[in-house]
Amino acid sequence: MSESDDRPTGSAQGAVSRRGFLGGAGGLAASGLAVGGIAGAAGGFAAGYGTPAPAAASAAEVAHPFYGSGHQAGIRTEPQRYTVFMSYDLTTSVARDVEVLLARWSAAIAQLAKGLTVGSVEPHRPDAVGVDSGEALDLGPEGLTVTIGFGPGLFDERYGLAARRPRHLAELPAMPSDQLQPALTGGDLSLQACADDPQVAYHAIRTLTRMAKGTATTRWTVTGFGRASAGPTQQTPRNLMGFKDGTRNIVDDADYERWVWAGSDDQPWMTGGSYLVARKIHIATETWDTDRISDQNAVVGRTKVEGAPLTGSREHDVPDFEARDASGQPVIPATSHVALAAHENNGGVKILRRGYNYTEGIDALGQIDAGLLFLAYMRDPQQFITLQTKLGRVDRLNEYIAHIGSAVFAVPPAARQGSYIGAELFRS
Ligand SMILES: C=CC1=C(C)c2cc3[nH]c(cc4nc(cc5[nH]c(cc1n2)c(C)c5CCC(=O)O)C(CCC(=O)O)=C4C)c(C)c3C=C
Ligand SMILES: [Fe+2]
Repeated sequence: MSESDDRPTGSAQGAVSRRGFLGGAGGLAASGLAVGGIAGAAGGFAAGYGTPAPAAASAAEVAHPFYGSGHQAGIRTEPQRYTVFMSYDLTTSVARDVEVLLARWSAAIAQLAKGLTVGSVEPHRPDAVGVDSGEALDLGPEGLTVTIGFGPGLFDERYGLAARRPRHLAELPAMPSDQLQPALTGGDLSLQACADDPQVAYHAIRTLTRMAKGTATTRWTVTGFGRASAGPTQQTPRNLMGFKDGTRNIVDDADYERWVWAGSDDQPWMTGGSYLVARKIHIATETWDTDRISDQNAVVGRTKVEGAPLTGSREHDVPDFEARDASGQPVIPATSHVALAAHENNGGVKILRRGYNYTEGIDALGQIDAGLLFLAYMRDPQQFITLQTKLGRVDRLNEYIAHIGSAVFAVPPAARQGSYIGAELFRS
């Protein structure tokens, strides 16, 4: 499977930017596009907008290609600094409407990922409505990726796609400690927009939501402001508990093949795809902040500043879950978060974590409303169920966290040039 779709380009390699583009002629009727066919929908969006900017070497110009023959960007891509995640309900009963939306979304994402607008910001006709809202006009691509997911509802009786349902796609079962709020669960489609500038991620979701009018409505969303996982060349970031998060994550090709990408047992159109489990997890920061440091370290199973396992001294030391202290107790407590979640203690099961911290101000009691948008990719959601069933029962972290939102999506492979995400689903 080609990985080329995950590799970024900069302007030096020919990427183009929104910068310098001032309201091109015409427009891509975001809400009223006249579509002669699916290909027309995609082509109409893809062609002719934006003006190539002079080459610039800035990090803002990093652009991840949208089209490819492998996996969607935003999974193996080194985590960007910000995210906006949105789950949608389909409101149409016509499969072709969904197909047209996916074609239009795909063409628009390809534009946005290059740092281009999706159409005119300031139309020439004074009575015309701008197609692109313009708030990212002076910003570069900023490493934007938008990853599309399909929820179980896409395969219900409405669209005649039941026979092509991804093999492992089903609503997640209730799990121990769940405190899910119905308004924060489920969805027929999902978009995970990630970028190194928050306004670029926001603009992508705003634009794509606008395009969904008449076909899908928003269901739940989380805006994340700090990544809580690291790629191979990145320093491990910290979650809102102050601990390094993402130290032991999937990095090797072999682990991606074994644990992340859909297998040969899945639908042929899912080849190169994956599954996304999204959980909105509230963290009671006020309570956590009163806990003594020795207890915090025991709850996680690692030291706070260095991030070392309690059996080691450096962040990347391999934890020894068999080690005992003088009284015969495990040095890494058996109910610590890492002891329960580690692959050594779960029959080898791993998941790719790609989460973000979030904060949404204060709650009705004046307490900080914050937590972790847990995003994890895997070959089969059963991997998450196995881990969370165990964590939900006895994880010492549960005293401080609550899973309040949840959804699962099949994530199709990348779109080939000139095509769109999910085309093979509708054609097979
Ligand atoms: C079901 C899977 C997981 C949930 C839900 C989850 C929530 C969660 N995790 C942290 C903080 C940390 N997690 C760490 C490691 C870790 N977590 C999971 C899985 C879930 N976490 C795994 C598989 C691992 C790796 C375990 C290992 O192999 O050692 C760590 C340690 C650093 C690291 O390795 O990343 C921290 C810290 C929070 C705060 C949270 C919910 C709010
Ligand atoms: Fe964790």
